[in-house]
Amino acid sequence: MRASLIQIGVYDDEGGESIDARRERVAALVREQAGADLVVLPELWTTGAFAYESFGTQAEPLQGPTYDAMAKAASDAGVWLHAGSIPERDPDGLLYNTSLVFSPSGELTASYRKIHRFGFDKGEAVLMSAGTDVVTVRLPSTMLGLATCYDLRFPELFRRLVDDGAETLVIPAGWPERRRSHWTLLARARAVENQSYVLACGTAGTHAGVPQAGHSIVVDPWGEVLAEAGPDEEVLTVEFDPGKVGVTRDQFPALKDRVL
Ligand SMILES: O=C(O)CCC(=O)C(=O)O
Repeated sequence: MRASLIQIGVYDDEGGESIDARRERVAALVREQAGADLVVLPELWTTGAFAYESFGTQAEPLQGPTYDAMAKAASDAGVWLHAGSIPERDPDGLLYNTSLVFSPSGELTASYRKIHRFGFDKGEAVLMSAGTDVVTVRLPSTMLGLATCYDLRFPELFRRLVDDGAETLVIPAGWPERRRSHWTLLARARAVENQSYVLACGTAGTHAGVPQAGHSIVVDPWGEVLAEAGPDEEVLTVEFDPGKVGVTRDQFPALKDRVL
């Protein structure tokens, strides 16, 4: 299986780039990944994850402009596309941090509203509503388990995903550089303890004064790092064998020894 993680740059001045222009640029990057099985984008790449003050004005309905552009990009490229997350405004006016997964024919196959909101008593934690549903997505060769950024710190979500059949954990993020050591450590921990692949796609650049970690990472079910990006915008492409999840779980059956 070939996956491309597109580590998009987000910048305080938008790098001179409007959201519409970034959407077009990212759609073109997705199209360039034709031949991959799965393409992954980061969290809140239209706005930047720390643009709290603009979530309200820049939020979109689920089937808004980002949905339309990404559905088309997935079908143009003929790839499964985890389109990262958008600030979603639901029909009741509530905001969610919502990830979208499209099939190679451009159908929305799944959406996931981030369950653990970041910011403690401010930022996303007060502006966004929390998702409630644990979401897996069946691809031809693996089952995806969806999580977003801060969710990475909550192993109980990943246990639920594994109980639901997940084998490849996909985590779009806008992780800050100042806690990059946690990002790498937690990605590897989630892979080892769940005997699953982890595909964690972050943003590059600096947004709302918060330097982004970049360093998107792909970890195998044994906890080995298969590929890791640098700090800047880049496409991280990796080939991996989904069958290794079953092999690892058979050869070292720690998941079967759970008692809680
Ligand atoms: O947990 C962290 O250190 C970062 C989380 C975060 O930035 C987010 O969820 O947007």
